[in-house]
Order: sequence, then structure tokens, then C-alpha cells
Amino acid sequence: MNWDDTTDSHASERLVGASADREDQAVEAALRPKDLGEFIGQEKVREQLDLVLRAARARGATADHVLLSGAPGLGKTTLSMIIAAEMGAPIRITSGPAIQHAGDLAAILSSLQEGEVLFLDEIHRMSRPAEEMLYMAMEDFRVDVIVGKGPGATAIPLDLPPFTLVGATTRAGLLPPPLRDRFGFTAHMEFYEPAELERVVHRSAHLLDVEVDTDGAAEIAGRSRGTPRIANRLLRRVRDYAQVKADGVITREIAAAALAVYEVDARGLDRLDRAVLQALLKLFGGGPVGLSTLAVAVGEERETVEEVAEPFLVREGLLARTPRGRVATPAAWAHLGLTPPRPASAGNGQQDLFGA
Ligand SMILES: Nc1ncnc2c1ncn2[C@@H]1O[C@H](COP(=O)(O)OP(=O)(O)OP(=O)(O)O)[C@@H](O)[C@H]1O
Ligand SMILES: [Mg+2]
Repeated sequence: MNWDDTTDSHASERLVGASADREDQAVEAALRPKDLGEFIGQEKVREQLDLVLRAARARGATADHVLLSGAPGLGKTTLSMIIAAEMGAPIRITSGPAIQHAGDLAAILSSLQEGEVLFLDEIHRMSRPAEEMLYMAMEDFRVDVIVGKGPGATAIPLDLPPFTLVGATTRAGLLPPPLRDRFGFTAHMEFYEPAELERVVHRSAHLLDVEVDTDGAAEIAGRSRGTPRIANRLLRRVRDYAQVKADGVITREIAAAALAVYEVDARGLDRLDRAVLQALLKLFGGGPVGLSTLAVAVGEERETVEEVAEPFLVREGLLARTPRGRVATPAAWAHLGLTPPRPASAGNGQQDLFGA
């Protein structure tokens, strides 16, 4: 069992989880931007990638290998498809966990057409032997196919047509340096600004034939945790609400009322996030408190608190991880509408109790 699995299973139950759930998978294809021009935000990545692809096209060459890193739902799969589309090349899609043996990879590589894009999702979860085969394939467009077993085994070199590997990972830090170094271009995807997510909401609303006004889109964007996938998911839930409870048009009021039903607050925190903050503030005076204690207080596993709730709370500046434990920031008190206790050093009577 590894952390990825724990996190994914919890995350996919949440409306604000960043991993794709079944419904996302069904509708995402329809919402994916098809070319770089349609791809919203990530200005630097887009500009750089545009140059890489244009130059390759001008040379009539296959594009360099591209590594895309970034949190779930930020557009890695989407970009890989855009790369293929921009190069006018077919795309083959597979993932690290699907390649357990070097032979699996050899079979895929040897069937690629010239110029084809091979999208390798979750590349950090590939097996070691497959990874080593990939080094040679990326660098020399060649693999050694091992035939036979034991002392009689021989390596038969096989030339591959030039192809473009697009690797995606949520954890660039887990990639071995020799693999990372073999990518000609590495793009790190950042979380999106609210204004960019607003554009995502407007674009998706248009594709889904839903009417949303400026404030309505802003309200959804503000609760989407910097993540287009979450923006699209919240939009679908708000659309349902607008259809059932109103005239179908998404305004700020409708968006806020709908997301209140789903317990996603104005900053995109859900019930678990708020439970963690509330325990930290109300039971432990804002901390510091140990992770295990905090987890028991909210009735969750340690890993769930650490992997599912905390990253966003930390990113939002609501919670800090310190060597002495978890500590709430002033912003956390403000967000829950609570008043922080006065610090002991300000002299609030405790000194007298325990002093000489
Ligand atoms: N820049 C963008 N502009 C518009 N929509 C986007 C953008 N990036 C992502 N999306 C939308 O968000 C959804 C999720 O994107 P995508 O599947 O590419 O994320 P991912 O990074 O591959 O996630 P994972 O790590 O879970 O595989 C897609 O349906 C896509 O429509
Ligand atoms: Mg993906």
C-alpha cells in the first residue's frame, strides 16, 4: 500500500478532491482544450512549449521529450494531447503502473509510428527495469529486447522510429535524475489564478450550454482551489442546483447557495478541512498540537489529515507544520470567525498562577 492510493481513494470521494472521479472521466474529454490557443493560463509553459513545437515543426523533426509536472487536475493530460495535436501526430496513452515489466514497454515502443507521441502518465510509478529500458529508448531510439532466459539469454538490439515521450508526474521529486535529465523540456504547472479559473468556468459553461454570469463564474472560481478540474466539477453541481431551484442561470447567489449545500465554503474548504481547522482552534487553542492527536480529534486517519486536508490548508496559509506540531495562523481564526486567545507572553494571568 502506498500513499498515492490512500490519498486518491479519499480524495475521489470529495467534491473538492483534485483527482478525477468517474463522472469527471466521462465529461472531461468534452471539456478539454484542443490546442495551445484554447489552453487557459500557464502563460510561461504555453509560451515555451509553443516555441519548442514550432521549432520542431519548422525543422520537420519530431519534438523533444517533454516532462509535465504538477498537482492533479491542472492539465497535464490535456497538454499531452495538445502536443500531439499541434504536431499533427497520433498519441498513444499509457501509465507507469500499467508497465510492470520491461517487456510491456518494449512492446509499446516497438509498435510506435514515426513522430508518434507516447504519453506516459504517472511516470514516477514505473518499474525499475522498464525505466532503464526507457533511458536508452529516449536517448538513442533503441531498445535491447532480451530473448531467452538464464545463461542462454541474448539481447537483440532493435531500432525505434523517432518519437516524442511526454511524461507526466504529480511528484517530480520522485523521478531519478537520469530520467529527468533525458527530457529536453520540463514544464512545471502551477495552480491557477482565480481570474484564469473564471475563464475556465465560462468556457466550460459555454460547452455545456449553461448560462453563467460574471459574478457566478467568479464565485465558482474562488472555491475551486486553483484547479480547473475542480472548477468544472463545481460548475456541474451548481448547474444542477440552478436547474432545480431557479431558472437555470448561475448567478453569485445561486452559486453560493448551491455550494453551501455541498459544504464547500467561500475559500474552497470542505467539511474535512474545516473539521481539522475547528479542532485545531477550538480544542487546542490554535496549537501546536501533534498530527496524531489532531487526527484522533477529527476521527480520521493520520494519513487522511496529513495527505488530504493539510496540503491545501498549508497552501492557503491557514495552517503551519512546525517541529512542535500543527499551528493555526491568524488567517485561520479569521476564516472561521473566531478570536484567537491572547498570547501568554502578553501577561494574561497565567504568569501569576504558576509564577513565584
Ligand atoms: N488550462 C486549462 N484550460 C482549460 N481547461 C483545463 C485546463 N487545464 C485543465 N483543464 C480541464 O481540467 C480537467 C483536468 O485536466 P487534466 O485531466 O489534463 O489534468 P491532469 O493534470 O492530467 O490531472 P491528473 O494528475 O489527475 O492526471 C480537464 O477536463 C480539462 O478540461
Ligand atoms: Mg492526467
